[in-house]
Amino acid sequence: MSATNKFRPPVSAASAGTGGARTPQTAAALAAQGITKTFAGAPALAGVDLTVERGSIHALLGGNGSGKSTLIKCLAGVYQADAGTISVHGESVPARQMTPRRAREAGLRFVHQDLAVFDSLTVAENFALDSGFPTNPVQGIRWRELRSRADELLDFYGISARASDPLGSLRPSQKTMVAVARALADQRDSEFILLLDEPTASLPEDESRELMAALRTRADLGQTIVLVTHRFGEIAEVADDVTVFRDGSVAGLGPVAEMTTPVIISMMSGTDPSRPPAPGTPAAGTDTRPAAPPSSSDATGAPVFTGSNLTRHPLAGVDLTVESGEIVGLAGLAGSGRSTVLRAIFGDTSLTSGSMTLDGSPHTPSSPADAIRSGIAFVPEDRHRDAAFLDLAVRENASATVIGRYWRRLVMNLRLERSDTEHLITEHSVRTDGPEAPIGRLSGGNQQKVILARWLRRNPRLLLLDEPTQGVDVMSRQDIYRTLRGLTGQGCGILVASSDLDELVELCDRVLVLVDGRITAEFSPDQAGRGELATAVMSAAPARPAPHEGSQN
Ligand SMILES: Nc1ncnc2c1ncn2[C@@H]1O[C@H](COP(=O)(O)OP(=O)(O)OP(=O)(O)O)[C@@H](O)[C@H]1O
Repeated sequence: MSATNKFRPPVSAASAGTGGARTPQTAAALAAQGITKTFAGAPALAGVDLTVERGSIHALLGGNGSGKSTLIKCLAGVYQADAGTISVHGESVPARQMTPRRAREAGLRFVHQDLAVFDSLTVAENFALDSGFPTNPVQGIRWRELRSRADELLDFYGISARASDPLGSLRPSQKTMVAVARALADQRDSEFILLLDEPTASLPEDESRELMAALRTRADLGQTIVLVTHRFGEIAEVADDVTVFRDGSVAGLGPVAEMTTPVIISMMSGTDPSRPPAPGTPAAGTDTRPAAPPSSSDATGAPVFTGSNLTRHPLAGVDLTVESGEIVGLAGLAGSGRSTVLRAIFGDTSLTSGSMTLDGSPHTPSSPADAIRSGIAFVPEDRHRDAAFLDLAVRENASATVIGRYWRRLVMNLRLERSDTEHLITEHSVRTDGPEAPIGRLSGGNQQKVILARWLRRNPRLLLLDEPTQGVDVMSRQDIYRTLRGLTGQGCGILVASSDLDELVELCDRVLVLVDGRITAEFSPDQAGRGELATAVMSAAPARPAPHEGSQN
């Protein structure tokens, strides 16, 4: 424990800021040159250059496995690059000598997807975990000082919470901002560079917006920010510049105004990276997605699943039906009960009342294994906690749901399992060294594809999906949507919960809106678009709960 608490807001961030105006005459805040990184002979980065201007938000985009996170980790000193130079405010370090300590001393600050914050601790304690608790030899920890400094920091970063609030009582975007404030706590004059790796991957739309607005405010006050994202809408909203990665190299870069969605996609996919934007091409974030796959509504038929009066906190009596060949969406804010519906159907949580049927027979699963035997598959939201065996090979992860297929008279047919996995890797465009690579070494989006593919192999009767494409790049999403359509063509019913409203509109035959555990509206994307759906989800939102009063001693 340190005798002094270091965290405090920058003293003159506002005066150091550009107020939104760029200062091109100043040197780049961050310049990485010729960064190369190879894993077991496979290049992850092949001579990447990145230049980030002071006080700007610089977005890094690219397909799954294109090298974005590897670059962030090389900058952080988590990985040592094989070659290249990293310069921060003009001070250069050979990239192979970068360590977490040197990165920190240089002023690089990172907020990873796993925020490393603790719900059970107060906001002030979360701050102090990084900067140390203020102490004196007689009284021990000086709680009053800790809280007042934390309150100062919260105020400075515009986070509407108090130092004594348990972190768990904050909304997701506020938690991310606490992680941001903690990372920047000891900076002065906005000289640090903040790097965020997919901060919104698991945030619902309203929360993402709030976080992006907060980051834009920081950048307008002079904060330099690097942002990894798959969400094109965010880029148009907040970024100044964009660098696009493909296969470990920079495929293109430019100011956000020039980086339209078609241009970015062509750079990501390598179809025509040098193509200039056509006149009138919409800016990034505009909906220019490829045409949706044909609706499966013609193929819908008898109910696969019915749920009546499903009740279990927060569900307060949900009725729903999924027909054969139908994709039904569940939209709602965090806490509305979307995931609970899926978990109850999967036997992962029990109902306090209500009834369910599967293909006309009562469905009363006592466990997930029970539900799987009945023909139900579930892709959960938290891949690391609930789905992926990170130390096991892609092959083992991919066959976990169909392992019985490979055992014959106590002998495992490894060759067949391997060749099936190779086929699956190709079919789902998984970027990996092969079936034997540990899944934990794949990029986040590629892990998600393997988890999804694993369940699709069972040809389920009812497929439950919770945030199925989080972290998946825009091109692979289209492949996944096509695969799901293929499944419905075989009579499978699909229930998908997603905070991505574009996804629901594009993919679903019907979308149900959940508010406070009740279905308050039903949409057919044929008749109502994203705007109407967003209005139903947002306007029905209850007033935001104030963070709880904490009970800090
Ligand atoms: N520790 C590691 N060992 C072996 N290979 C790795 C390791 N970390 C990353 N890779 C490989 O490096 C490549 C780039 O991965 P990276 O995580 O940087 O991609 P990304 O652009 O961040 O992808 P995503 O959008 O899916 O998060 C991938 O092929 C990945 O499998």
